Amino acid sequence: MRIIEDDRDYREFIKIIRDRSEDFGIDVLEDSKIIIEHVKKSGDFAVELYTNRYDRFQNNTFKVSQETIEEYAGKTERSFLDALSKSIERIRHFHEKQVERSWKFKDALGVELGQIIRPLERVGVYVPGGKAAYPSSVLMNVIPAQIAGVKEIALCVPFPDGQVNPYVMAAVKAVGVTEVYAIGGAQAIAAMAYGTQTIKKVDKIVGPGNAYVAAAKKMVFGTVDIDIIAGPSEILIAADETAEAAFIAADLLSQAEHDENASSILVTTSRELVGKVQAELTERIEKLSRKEIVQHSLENYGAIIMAADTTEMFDRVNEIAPEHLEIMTKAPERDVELVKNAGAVFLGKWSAEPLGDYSAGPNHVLPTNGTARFFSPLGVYDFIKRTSLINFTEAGFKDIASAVEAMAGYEGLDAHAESVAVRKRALGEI
Ligand SMILES: NC(=O)c1ccc[n+]([C@@H]2O[C@H](COP(=O)([O-])OP(=O)(O)OC[C@H]3O[C@@H](n4cnc5c(N)ncnc54)[C@H](O)[C@@H]3O)[C@@H](O)[C@H]2O)c1
Ligand SMILES: N[C@H](CO)Cc1c[nH]c[nH+]1
Ligand SMILES: [Zn+2]
Repeated sequence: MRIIEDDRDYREFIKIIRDRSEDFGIDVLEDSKIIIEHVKKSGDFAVELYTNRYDRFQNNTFKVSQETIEEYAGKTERSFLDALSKSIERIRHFHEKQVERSWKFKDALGVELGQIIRPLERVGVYVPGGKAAYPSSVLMNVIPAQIAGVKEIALCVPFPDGQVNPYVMAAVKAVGVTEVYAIGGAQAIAAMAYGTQTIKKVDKIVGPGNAYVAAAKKMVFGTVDIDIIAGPSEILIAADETAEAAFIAADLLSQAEHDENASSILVTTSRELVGKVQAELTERIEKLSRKEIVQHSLENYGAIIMAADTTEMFDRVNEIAPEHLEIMTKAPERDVELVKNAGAVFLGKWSAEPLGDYSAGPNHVLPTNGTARFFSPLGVYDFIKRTSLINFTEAGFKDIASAVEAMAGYEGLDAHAESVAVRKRALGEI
């Protein structure tokens, strides 16, 4: 891992990590566009064609039967199902706190104003099924939608060579999703966005995926809503001399193993800690099954950044705006006040980032690549919409009628003004 001591190296590093996931590449963009257009025009026929081409899977239907879900789920161990239940319980509990209720108020003239909250009607969840298959991502995408009150959830997961990860199917069964399609890539996104003979179109598509999936999601945005595009995983640990090097190294490696493009960063005020963390990393990397991926990500997108003091440490944190931020300082509960931008913050040495990936409760779909400056974690609020409520009394109307007429006049919109004037005349005011 590079060590960054001065501002010039720091600026160069920021550019490197920002560039790593912003571009899909022209081939991916073109291919995704062609697939989307084809599915839009030819429906199931095109979905089957691309499923056959990229997943080498042909069937008389891509709708997954309940028996198939049960069959795969039945292959998983009791210990996995117990862990799954524990995670589901905690994720539900956390997300229930996010529920927003409709509200309204009445002013002195009896005018009622408010906001009506309604769930989205139908949502599509994409579950990746190529190289990385995460049952935890099924929970994180489905549970908030269910808590929001979404009635219909369609789930697409590719079956490469006709097979799917049994743990993913056990998670699907555990959360009670029954509408499942064995399709992936841009064809799955297009099928959910535009509908086909088999799949009814959805209102919103959520869930991570590879470059084809992400590019397709961006392209169908507007026809449907989409969630944040979560890029390669990131962790930033802000630590001082009191932190434990072994914990820091273990947590940096936890995100580095996700992806060659993952980014693991330590920002510290302690030189002594740097040596200890480096030694721990060297020893621990050797034992990892995904050693090559980890080495690639640490060499290219990893860094130890030296900070002069706590203020500089959190200036760096806020500029990088990491997906996951761990604070391992003398007073993490005080220092969290300095955090402006981060997807999720983990305080103190017992709040290991992987707790948040699986079972703590908060969502693990988080903004990456600096987008924590303006995006939030996936949550119940992503599956609702708000409608404004306006209910005027005669007295309330009289109170603002002239102001509205004047505004309409200044905007040159006669018909707007007349909508008020016709009522004023009915009241005998003109
Ligand atoms: N951020 C998160 O929370 C999170 C969680 C899980 C996975 N992920 C990410 O999701 C991604 C999963 O990718 P994956 O590939 O394993 O699964 P995937 O399901 O996203 O992609 C597989 C599909 O890609 C399509 N495809 C493959 N090659 C193609 C080609 N040449 N042309 C057109 N389409 C093609 C196929 O249709 C296939 O079904 C990884 O990058 C992983 O890091 C992120
Ligand atoms: N850390 C990932 C998001 O960056 C989520 C995940 C799933 N499984 C393990 N981890
Ligand atoms: Zn993870």
